[in-house]
Amino acid sequence: MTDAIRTHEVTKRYGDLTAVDRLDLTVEEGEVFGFLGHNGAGKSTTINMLLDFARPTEGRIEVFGIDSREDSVAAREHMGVLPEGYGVYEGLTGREHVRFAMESKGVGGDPMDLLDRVNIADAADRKAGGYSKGMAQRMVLAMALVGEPDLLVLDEPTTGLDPGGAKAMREIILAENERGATVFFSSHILEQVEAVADRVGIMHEGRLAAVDTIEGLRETAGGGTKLLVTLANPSADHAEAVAATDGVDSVRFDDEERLVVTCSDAAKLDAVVALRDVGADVLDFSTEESSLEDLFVEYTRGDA
Ligand SMILES: Nc1ncnc2c1ncn2[C@@H]1O[C@H](COP(=O)(O)OP(=O)(O)OP(=O)(O)O)[C@@H](O)[C@H]1O
Repeated sequence: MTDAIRTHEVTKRYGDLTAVDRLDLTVEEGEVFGFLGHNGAGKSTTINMLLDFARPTEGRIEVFGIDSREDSVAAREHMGVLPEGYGVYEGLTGREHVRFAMESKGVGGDPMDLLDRVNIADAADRKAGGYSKGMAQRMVLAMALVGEPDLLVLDEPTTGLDPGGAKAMREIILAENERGATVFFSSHILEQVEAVADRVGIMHEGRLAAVDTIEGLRETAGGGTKLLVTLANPSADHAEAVAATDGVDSVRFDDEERLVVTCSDAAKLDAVVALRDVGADVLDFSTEESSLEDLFVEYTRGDA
């Protein structure tokens, strides 16, 4: 199977600054891939090179096996794109925007079907210059969906959307994937990524710090379990006793003075027993899987 995206040792430098550093990234056909990272990590720069808006200083990128620079038109034919900082034509309506996208792609159909899907059918005949940020975002998404692209590239797709809009975005991503599209989207909103992505790549200072399924990241990060313990008499001695238990990775108190313990599955009970042994009065305890947020913090430690 041809990969949807393949970058080969891609580097982008702006003067002394290395925005992307020898990136080798593969997005397989048919997957939803979440591209994560803090502000300035290099996500947009990577996407801009993929779209041939920016030229790699070194390396090359293939989209369905097509070189994104040498044959950028053919590569773009596979893609529907929601770029960062897209522009709208202020004087054109939403319907006209989508019709324009259809004509450019040589696709027939009714623009209203797409505007309906992104929930701005009511505003189809208003000029886009008067749209709110979220409405403009939805309209550009409708344009990206034109012609059932093989690959959707979405740069921070939920920025500017209200909670309802963000949920609709997730549903559209999943529906497009169901139809067979590969989806590559960047975000720093972890819950969004966790909810829809088959795999995630975490960018940190221009490099790919990790790439895996969320489950795989959890395993690699170790301490797959988080134990929350409510004590009647919380004290530093209790935390120390837990920290000294085999299989425990970290111990801290949260804002509610609950003890938060990350540990291997097998160490959970040992931790509770250790607490009882030092006279802690355990009122309650529960376990949680470590969230993608915990992993993200772990992989990007040292960032401001
Ligand atoms: N045209 C440019 N000229 C100079 N530096 C740039 C340019 N574009 C990006 N950079 C720098 O490259 C680095 C990576 O930026 P990039 O926009 O790719 O990050 P990002 O991960 O998309 O961040 P954000 O989440 O804020 O969009 C930053 O330090 C940024 O200042």
